[in-house]
Amino acid sequence: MRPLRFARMHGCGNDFVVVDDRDGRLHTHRGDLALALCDRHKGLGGDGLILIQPDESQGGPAADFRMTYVNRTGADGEMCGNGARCAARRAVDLGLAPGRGHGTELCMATLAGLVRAIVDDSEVTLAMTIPSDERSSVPLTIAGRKLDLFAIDTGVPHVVAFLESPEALERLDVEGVGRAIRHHEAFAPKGVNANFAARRPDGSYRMRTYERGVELETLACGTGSAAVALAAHRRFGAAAPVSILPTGGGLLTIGFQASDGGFREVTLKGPTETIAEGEIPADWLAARGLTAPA
Ligand SMILES: N[C@@H](CCC[C@H](N)C(=O)O)C(=O)O
Repeated sequence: MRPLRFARMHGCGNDFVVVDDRDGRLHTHRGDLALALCDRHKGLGGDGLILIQPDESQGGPAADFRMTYVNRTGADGEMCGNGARCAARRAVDLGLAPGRGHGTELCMATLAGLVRAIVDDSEVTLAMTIPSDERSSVPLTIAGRKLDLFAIDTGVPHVVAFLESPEALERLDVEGVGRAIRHHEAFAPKGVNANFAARRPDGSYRMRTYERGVELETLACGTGSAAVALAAHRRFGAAAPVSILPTGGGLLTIGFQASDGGFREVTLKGPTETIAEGEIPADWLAARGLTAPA
């Protein structure tokens, strides 16, 4: 396998290894690659691996590229909001949207559907897939705590639990409660991402997420932020745009149109940062059994 060209990127602390795979040769290795590259001690570290690949879907509207997202444990994710924002910026940096530069639109294919992105100098805005599988109330008891969850799929499946205050949210054992929800039989077999949120006095929401596939609390979650905003609309009448403060800093802004039948025109806006770019040597890959036709 020849050296891999990568970028380390993050969106509000949700961090990724983004690999240029425009010939698609890494697809069959994506699980093992994610495990090796996302290792925080022996790899580059990250919540997930993003492969920028050719879009080979037949028919339908064309995408500029395909974003393949793999969680750090090697599990595929249908969509990743912060990852898609990083992928869009990386695609522009790699010249995949020639002549369009910053401030213009591009389109990526994901397992959840087509996602459009506008890449500005400091922020990337996504037009998300149409949310599905909304359930206004899923009552669960976890470790003696009664929870009334709002469930929705914003590209990947999410539930949202609201806490009474930001202070209560800071005290919450997100990994313990989140892991129990993620594996609860109510969400089998796919599992679910578990978000916890609290309204702040200025009307914004502080949130924390336990991510399926990462199997840990992450510093931010884009599709989870969208789920929190939509839940806040249904539960408390929050009007778009809704401001979300993730643990990793920065601000995620969610736009949407709501009706009784569902939500549409959901947008996710926020910052991305490129930490480093480089090449992963072929011998590092070979030592992990990652060999493929060059
Ligand atoms: N961090 C992501 C969500 C990534 C996918 C998720 N872990 C899953 O597999 O369900 C985001 O920013 O949306």
